[in-house]
Amino acid sequence: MTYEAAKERTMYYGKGDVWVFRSYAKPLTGVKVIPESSFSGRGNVLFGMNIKVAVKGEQFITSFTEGDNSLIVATDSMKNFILRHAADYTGATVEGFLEYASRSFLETYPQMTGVRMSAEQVPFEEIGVGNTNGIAASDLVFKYSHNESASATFVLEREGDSIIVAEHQSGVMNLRLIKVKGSSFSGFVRDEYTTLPETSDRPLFIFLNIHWKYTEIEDALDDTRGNYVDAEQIRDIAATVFHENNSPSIQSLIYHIGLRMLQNFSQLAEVSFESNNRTWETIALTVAEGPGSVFTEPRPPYGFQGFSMTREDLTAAQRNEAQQAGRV
Ligand SMILES: O=c1[nH]c(=O)c2[nH]c(=O)[nH]c2[nH]1
Repeated sequence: MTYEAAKERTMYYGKGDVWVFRSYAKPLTGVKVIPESSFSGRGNVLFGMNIKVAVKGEQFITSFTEGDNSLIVATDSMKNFILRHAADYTGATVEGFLEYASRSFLETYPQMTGVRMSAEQVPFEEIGVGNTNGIAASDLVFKYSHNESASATFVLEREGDSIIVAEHQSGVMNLRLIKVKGSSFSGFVRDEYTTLPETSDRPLFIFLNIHWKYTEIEDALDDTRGNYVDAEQIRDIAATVFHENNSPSIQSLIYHIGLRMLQNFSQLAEVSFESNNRTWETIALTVAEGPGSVFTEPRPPYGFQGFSMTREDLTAAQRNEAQQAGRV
């Protein structure tokens, strides 16, 4: 077998669903407060993550071909490695933890040449509790949330004697937003395959995964640099743009959410979207009294969109806007 063929082979192993619950992690403080969001930081009294790790290395070949486990770090040990490092982690961000734990794997085990680690943060929300002064957020009891969550992926690789970040991405996953009115969809191709009526007002329900990449990776790791972008802020930008825009399509909506992200956060190099159309089916347009309608869940199949944007898209949009305003 040639070296090239070996290099291209798929070969990795690892552990998924490594649940990490760390109490009293460093509070997250270094975020810029933006007009679209009330988010200004997080106490991190509970810092939860569901982590997946995969390691690679040419030397693992004999574990597959010869049953030779002499270089195998058991995936059970990987789980313990991640959990013990959660105790040593001094940072406040998921990204920082992934970078720290991945780097530690490569520093500890020379047979590993690359580590891919991703996490979905487990969102713990504040909950109000009553006392003689009224209702205030508890600093002891939190609500395990099943709504959207922050996510991140880091790939670290050995390059000569050093360890580099080969890929990184932050995100918010499974955001579900419904806008009851003020969305249209019309003007699309009409031919012998078209049965969908045009609509000037639809109850637009979307599922969104949004990802972003920083120009300087350090900004993702260390909130004390003041440039950390939190998933809650991105969620709130998405909701604000959805609220403000009378969107002609999901395609247009996600483009405008992307522009707003790039506008607010000059530290971001790239943003991307995966959206899913779950527009409710209208059952009754009118109700006995008042302006209501009745809807139900849509039936499959579901449409989707994918879109990525860089800072150049923002520059182009700003140039267009200026031209239209007659300023150029
Ligand atoms: O926002 C939308 N984009 C589409 O491409 C599409 N196609 C469709 O049937 N409904 C919608 N909605």
